[in-house]
Amino acid sequence: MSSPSRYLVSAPGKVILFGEHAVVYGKTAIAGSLDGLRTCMLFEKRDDGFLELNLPKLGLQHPLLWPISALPYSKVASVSNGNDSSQGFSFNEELLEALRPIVLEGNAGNKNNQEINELQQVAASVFLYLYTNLEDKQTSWCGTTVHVTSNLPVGAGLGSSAAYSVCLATGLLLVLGHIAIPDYDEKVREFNISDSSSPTNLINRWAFQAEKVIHGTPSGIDNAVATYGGAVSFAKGVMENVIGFQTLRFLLTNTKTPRNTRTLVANYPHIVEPILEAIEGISASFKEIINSGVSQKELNQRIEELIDLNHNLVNSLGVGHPSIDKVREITAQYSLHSKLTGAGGGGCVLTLLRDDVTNDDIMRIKLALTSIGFECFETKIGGHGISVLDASAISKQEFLSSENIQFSGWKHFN
Ligand SMILES: Nc1ncnc2c1ncn2[C@@H]1O[C@H](COP(=O)(O)OP(=O)(O)O)[C@@H](O)[C@H]1O
Ligand SMILES: C[C@@](O)(CCOP(=O)(O)O)CC(=O)O
Ligand SMILES: [Mg+2]
Repeated sequence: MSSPSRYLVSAPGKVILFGEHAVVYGKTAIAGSLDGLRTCMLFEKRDDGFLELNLPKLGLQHPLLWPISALPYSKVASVSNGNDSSQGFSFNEELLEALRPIVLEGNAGNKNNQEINELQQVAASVFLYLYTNLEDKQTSWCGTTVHVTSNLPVGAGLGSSAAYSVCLATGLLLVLGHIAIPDYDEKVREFNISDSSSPTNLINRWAFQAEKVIHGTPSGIDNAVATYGGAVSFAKGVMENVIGFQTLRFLLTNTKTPRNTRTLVANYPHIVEPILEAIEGISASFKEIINSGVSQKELNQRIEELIDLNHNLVNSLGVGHPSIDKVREITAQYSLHSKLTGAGGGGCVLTLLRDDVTNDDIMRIKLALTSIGFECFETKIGGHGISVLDASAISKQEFLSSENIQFSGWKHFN
């Protein structure tokens, strides 16, 4: 059977319920995938030896284009064949440095002289970093074009960088022949993160490298949630499923205050271990109560206490913002509790919607928030992670015009 000439891949955003920032220092955090908020990529076969990347979501109106032959392969010691976990997984600063001028050359053919900004350069670096590492001379693809669409806000704390990284890692592993489209229509929610032969683990590990290009020092929670999906507790690369999330409803408010995770994680005034330990205690308490059998009312009350505690602790690390305080103030008028989620500094705020909150009140809250320029989402937590599709029959136009990526036949790695 001939290999596909197009692949479609899709990865979800994430929401961190408890433990952001502390998880960078090895503490436990709790997070889940965002079912309805996903990044999607179409990988199209080329035969002219070029790589093309389209980044409309970052405001880049024209494609970036590089000849494959321009990539600095000499900086990659050996190409990982996916079976040897000792190869290819330590971060290659030298390669990233060598890619800097090459990234800019991708803009050379652009006729309207639009310069590529820092964020666009980072996104392009991720693509070339992964391609250079994963290039396999055996591939039948002599070049690829990548189209990206997403309904995830970028730079808002919902893990758009991880969804982008996971999609790129998956697409390139498929295109370059390291993995194949799986047969599974449904994912079995079990993972053994140390099994080096598992395609999912391979995707997760390369996505982690990609997140390093974007964040500098990621904890790995975002790429893990985007890869495996579901709702998990995570510490130092080890994950466990957390059940019971499906009983909880949340409102996400995007304050639209731009921020950048790399800067936020690099700028704590000083890290105070007791604060991190207290945050870890919050994740532990959540795991204890979520399945303790307490009444829904008590569960909600206890979670609200944890939300306030967690918010105040991360706030003391200096990653708050007046726009986040505003959301907390408005939701508090309806006796609801909110916290920053993700890196903070603006971005998104998470509010627990208790069962006793009426739909009318939810409508009023949303109105109050949207009337000052914020955007609200109600979304389910815990859907599929990375999903892939043989897209040979899907045209670029069909892909780009499909807002909610409603294609059927998605496959999942187990
Ligand atoms: N759809 C996308 N297209 C291109 N790059 C993206 C996309 N989504 C995310 N990125 C990359 O991720 C960066 C944002 O990551 P980050 O600051 O971690 O915010 P977050 O992960 O909270 O959205 C962007 O600057 C860009 O490099
Ligand atoms: C602050 C942090 O805990 C989460 C960052 O998430 P986001 O990029 O803001 O979606 C960093 C990390 O875990 O790598
Ligand atoms: Mg991020």
